[in-house]
Amino acid sequence: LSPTLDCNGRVLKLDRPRVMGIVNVTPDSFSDGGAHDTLEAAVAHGLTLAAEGADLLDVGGESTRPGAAEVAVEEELRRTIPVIERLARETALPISIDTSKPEVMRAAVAAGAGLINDVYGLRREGALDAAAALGVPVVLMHMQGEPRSMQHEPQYEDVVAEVHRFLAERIFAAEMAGIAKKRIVVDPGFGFGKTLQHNLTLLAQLERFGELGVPVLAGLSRKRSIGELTGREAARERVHGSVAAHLIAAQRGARLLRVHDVAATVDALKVWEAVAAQAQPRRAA
Ligand SMILES: Cn1c(SCC(=O)Nc2ccccc2)nc2c(=O)[nH]c(N)nc21
Repeated sequence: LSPTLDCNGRVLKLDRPRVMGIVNVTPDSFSDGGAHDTLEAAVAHGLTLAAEGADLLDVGGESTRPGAAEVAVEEELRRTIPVIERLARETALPISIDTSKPEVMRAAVAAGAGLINDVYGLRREGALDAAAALGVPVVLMHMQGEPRSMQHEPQYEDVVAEVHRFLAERIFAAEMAGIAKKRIVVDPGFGFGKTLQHNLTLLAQLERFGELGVPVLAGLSRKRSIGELTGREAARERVHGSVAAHLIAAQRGARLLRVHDVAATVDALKVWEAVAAQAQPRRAA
C-alpha cells in the first residue's frame, strides 16, 4: 500500500512514514503576543521545520488543549490565512489547515492549503459538505466529547473497538458526502478524551486501524502522556519520549506523524527506514 495524497496540486507520497510539522499560530505560542510578530514568528517557524525535513506543515489557529476556549471564526481566519499564504509561497510543501470550521477550510484552501486536518472529524455543521466541495484530502480524527470536557475521566468499554467504530462511521459519512476514500486519512486522536492507559492501548494496537483501508496519522508529540511516562513537566523537554512514541507508531503502520520536533523525528525515521529496507520478505524460490 503506497497511496499518494494530491494536496491542492502538491503531492504527498505515503510510501513511507511522513512528518507533519506543527505550526501553531496562537498568541500564547509566541512570547510577544502581538499579531504581526505572531505572523512573522509562525512563518519563520514553518520555514525552519521545512528546512529540518518536514514533508508537510500543519497550520492551526485555535488551541485545542483541554479546557481551551473557542476562538471566533474571524480571529481564526486572521491568524491562519496570512501564514498559509506566506508558507504556500515560500515552500513547496503541502500545507494542512488544522480547523473544524467550514469557513476556515474554504479560506485556507483558497490561500493554498491542500489538506484539512479536523480534530472534530468533520462533525461540525457544514464541515462534511465544505470538505467534499473543496476536493482536498481530509484527516478524520477521533475525539470523545468536547475539548472543554473531554479529559474529565474519559471512559471506554474497549477503547480500540470504540475508536475503530467511530472512524469507520466517519469514513462512511465522508464517502456518503462525496469524499473519495483515497482522500481520507484516519487518526485515533491521542489525548482527545483518553487517559494515559487508553493512549498506550491505542498505540500498542495501532495496526488495528490499518484495517480501515486508509492511511493512519498519529500525533503524540510532547503530549501529557509522554510527560507522565517520562516525568518531563515541560512540553519542550518531551522530545525524546515523543520520538520514541512516533517511531513505535511508524513501526505499527502510521504513515503520517504530527510532530513539533521535526529534525529529531526525521533522524529517527532514517534509522528505522534503513533497517526496514533490509528486512524485505525473501521471494519464494
Ligand atoms: C491539531 N491536533 C492536535 S492539537 C493537540 C496538541 O498538540 N496538544 C499538545 C501539544 C503539546 C503539548 C501538550 C498537548 N493534536 C492532534 C492529533 O493527535 N492528530 C491530529 N490529526 N491533529 C491534532
